[in-house]
Amino acid sequence: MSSLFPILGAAQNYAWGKIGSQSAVARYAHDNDPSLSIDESEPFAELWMGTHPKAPAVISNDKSKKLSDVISSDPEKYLGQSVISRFGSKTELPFLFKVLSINKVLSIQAHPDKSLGAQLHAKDPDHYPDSNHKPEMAVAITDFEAFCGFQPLDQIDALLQKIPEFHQLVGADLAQKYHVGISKSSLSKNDKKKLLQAVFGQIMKTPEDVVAKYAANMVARTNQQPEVFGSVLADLIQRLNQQFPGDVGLFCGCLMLNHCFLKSGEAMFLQAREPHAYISGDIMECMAASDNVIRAGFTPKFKDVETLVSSLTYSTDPVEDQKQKPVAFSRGSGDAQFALYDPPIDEFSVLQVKFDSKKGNVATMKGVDGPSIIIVTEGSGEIAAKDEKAQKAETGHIFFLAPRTEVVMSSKSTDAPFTLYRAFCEL
Ligand SMILES: NNC(=O)[C@@H](O)[C@H](O)[C@H](O)COP(=O)(O)O
Ligand SMILES: [Zn+2]
Repeated sequence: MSSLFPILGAAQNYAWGKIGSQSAVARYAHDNDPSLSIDESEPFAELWMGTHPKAPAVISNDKSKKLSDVISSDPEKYLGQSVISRFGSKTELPFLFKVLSINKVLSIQAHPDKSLGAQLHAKDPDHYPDSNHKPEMAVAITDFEAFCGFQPLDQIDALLQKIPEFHQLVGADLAQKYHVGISKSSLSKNDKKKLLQAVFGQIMKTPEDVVAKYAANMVARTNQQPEVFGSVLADLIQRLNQQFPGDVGLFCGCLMLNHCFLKSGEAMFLQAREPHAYISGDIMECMAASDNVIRAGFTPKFKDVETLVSSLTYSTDPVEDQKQKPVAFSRGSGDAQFALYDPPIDEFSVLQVKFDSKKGNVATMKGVDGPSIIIVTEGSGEIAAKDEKAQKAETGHIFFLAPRTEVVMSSKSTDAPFTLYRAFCEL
């Protein structure tokens, strides 16, 4: 088997995905495997590209063979010794690479760190299929909207003081305790986090029918007194109430989490145990190899409120601190721009390669000492492992690249810039 070969990803039809060919996931999956028909009434939410057993990638010209089968045939060649020693597997990639195409808000969720992942998997393997952690990074393909992390304590307090339904749901005593406590210099950072946890927990543990009553009143207020919320928040509450009427996410998401917007090419990194929910747009997403999701709102899926409330870090970092700024990729050269998103974990980094068709059409990437998955998200061209035959590389095409393989890319695009994303693990 060559060091660079085409693979097929696997689509997930979660309810929040964009519908039919409006979804980048459906378009990429079909472009990569024309035998796949797109049901125009179906949501296409995620395209998985990795070895995770829930939806393993297979070899394009032999769908009976999984990527993990090829890797296990020669782990040294396909993973490299450093990755095998660090992660202990001779068949699995340490990361899972995805395309998400988001029509409706995802669940208010967080992911476990390693110790909690192992505990949850041991206790409830049906809902927590992996014993691994799941830190993740989103890179915006289109403009992207999300909740990420808790708002600063005083911003939550301001909303608590001026939105009656929020104040009533939390309760006057706790709202007052929170209001006084967060501005007390004598109170430790940790004690202030406990106040935030008490407010969040109070909301999350209120019976759904009681939440729905307060939510209906709050939505009515966004129409009657939008100035109480400001236009952006009033619109957000109305929009998400359309998707999940009366849901607790209207309080714990809209009023407590940072509402952030990423332009195409911007990225954000979410450590384990940080609350988030993606709202709209198309993204590349990369994560440690795990499907462990602790959910609590905006979802028909299994919710684990107790675990979510007890496991969050309750840090309140501004969105800017969670953005993953791209840096130069010194091993890229030629007529493309290279943007490296390199989060502070070992499992993965993500590289965006974008040709500037005015400049020319050839670029090279020197090898990295670990495995890679590459997907073409725009335009068309060719790709070749150095000294090997060039392969067609069109929108939706996905490739596995073995460690230490130099790659030459050439753009054939005249209009949309030939664009590729590469996830890789290098220690
Ligand atoms: N933040 N994004 C992720 O964690 C994705 O990788 C997950 O697969 C989705 O969150 C799953 O979302 P639902 O559980 O269907 O609401
Ligand atoms: Zn997530």
